[in-house]
Amino acid sequence: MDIIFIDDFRVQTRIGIYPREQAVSQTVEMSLQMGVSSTASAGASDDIRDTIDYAKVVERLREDLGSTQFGLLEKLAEHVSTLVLEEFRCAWVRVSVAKLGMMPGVRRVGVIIERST
Ligand SMILES: Nc1nc2c(c(=O)[nH]1)N=C([C@H](O)[C@@H](O)CO)CN2
Repeated sequence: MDIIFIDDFRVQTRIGIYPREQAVSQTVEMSLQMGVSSTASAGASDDIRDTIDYAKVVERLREDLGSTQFGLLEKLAEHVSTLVLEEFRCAWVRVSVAKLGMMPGVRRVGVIIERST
């Protein structure tokens, strides 16, 4: 299996269990690893149509997460993994979502999940 990845993608979304978090968007840092059986065909053809266009994934997620609202990071990660598996041609995905600076002395908190078709 080969992997196409997006690291430390910062996106604005409404996420959190507290009313103050539900009122406004906050920055979430997201990393994705998308497993494909092989990138060899794109490596041979040099054609973007033969692979997952990571720019399209970022664009789609930015658009989607601009209008969603979830309580838990677990739910957000599940939503993202379902979208990626259904809309892009990958068989496996690892999604990491993190909030920044939520607590004194802690840089990032978050979840990492792996899902497959
Ligand atoms: N496992 C989780 N724990 C917590 C979450 C979460 O999404 N998953 N969220 C919160 C609050 O929204 C937090 O971000 C506010 O500091 C607390 N714990």
